Amino acid sequence: MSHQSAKDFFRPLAVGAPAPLREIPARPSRAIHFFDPSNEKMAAKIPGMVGTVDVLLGNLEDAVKADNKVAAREGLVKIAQSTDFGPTQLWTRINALDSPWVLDDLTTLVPAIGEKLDVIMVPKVQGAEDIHYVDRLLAQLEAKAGISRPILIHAILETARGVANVEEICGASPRMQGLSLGPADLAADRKMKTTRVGGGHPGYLVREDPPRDANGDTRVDAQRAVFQQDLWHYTIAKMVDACAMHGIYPYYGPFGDIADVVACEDQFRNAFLLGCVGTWSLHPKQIAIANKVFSPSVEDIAHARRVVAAMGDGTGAVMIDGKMEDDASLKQCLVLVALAEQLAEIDPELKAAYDAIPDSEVDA
Ligand SMILES: CC(=O)SCCNC(=O)CCNC(=O)[C@H](O)C(C)(C)COP(=O)(O)OP(=O)(O)OC[C@H]1O[C@@H](n2cnc3c(N)ncnc32)[C@H](O)[C@@H]1OP(=O)(O)O
Ligand SMILES: CC(=O)C(=O)O
Ligand SMILES: [Mg+2]
Repeated sequence: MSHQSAKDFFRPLAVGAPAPLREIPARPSRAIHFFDPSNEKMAAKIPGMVGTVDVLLGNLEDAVKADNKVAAREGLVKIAQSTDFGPTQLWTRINALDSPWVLDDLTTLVPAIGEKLDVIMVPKVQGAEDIHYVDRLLAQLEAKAGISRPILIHAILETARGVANVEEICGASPRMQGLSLGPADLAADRKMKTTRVGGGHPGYLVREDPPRDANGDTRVDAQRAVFQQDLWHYTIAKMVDACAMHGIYPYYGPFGDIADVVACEDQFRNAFLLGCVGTWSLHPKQIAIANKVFSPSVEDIAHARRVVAAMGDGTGAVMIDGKMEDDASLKQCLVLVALAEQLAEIDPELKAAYDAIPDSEVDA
């Protein structure tokens, strides 16, 4: 075991490795934009995307052809070394821990671009033991390369065992930054009978009760409303609780139907409302959807500020527009206000929109 007692939890795991962080910074990460560094056309667009998206992620795992694994790794090193990422975070997704590529991924990336890499995403994490392995190896590599601050770890929740062990995964290391839902591998691992990458399914539904005819008999053949349900609700909610409990951040994941921008927005919004801080973008057109959905609306911020203003010292209860507000709803409003402030620091358009909320809407 890497961490045998509470007092050892924040100790560096190798002599000379940077001290682990006590708290994971809440950096904006509404969209984690995936690119294949071995795809020259795609890679050429990456420097120009700096500043337009919160996170750029060089993907080395699934969706990169086996023959291109080395080119992807080398391509990522080249892009990272030659690009100034400014406020945009640089992440990577390494290959799976049982793959023939992962050791070279880590031993190449950390010395070459470790100072620029913010987060390493680890796929197919099964339990704390996978995080402990990467944690120790990263500490050794950071110490050897003289990296000044710890590279964080993000785990993909995409195996049944991973979901069962989600709490121990979140708490396995002070490097743990967050989790993403991996609906495609998770569906396969659980033997769900779907063939989609994320999103809903028309067969997963609830149907309105049948009407009765004049004799009181049910008419099962009548037209009835059906409501499509969310296949991912349980897993996302479980992931959000585990992340919140450990002070790390939950993310939706991929939405594979690139053309269906409407359902994509719905799915992202469900995740936002449930507590996720961001999602993945697989195609440039998903970035704007993620940025919109994972930024609180002007209306929500106007309302939240009204509640904050009306609640004064935060105790007691008040009525606003016929609704009761108290300490608990104030706390909900403060979550939104804090997020808006964070996003305003990096997004001038959003800042202007939040700043334009009239005081009368706040003080009314
Ligand atoms: C289950 C999982 O593991 S999900 C994570 C793994 N999957 C991925 O990372 C997929 C990443 N995305 C992609 O590979 C691609 O977007 C695909 C294959 C889905 C679609 O690619 P294309 O067929 O080229 O899409 P399309 O023709 O609409 O692309 C339009 C433009 O955007 C570019 N583009 C497409 N995707 C990206 C991207 N992720 N990043 C940057 N540029 C991109 C294309 O190169 C193209 O450029 P052009 O206009 O100069 O020709
Ligand atoms: C996200 C991912 O890797 C999956 O859905 O399998
Ligand atoms: Mg996967």
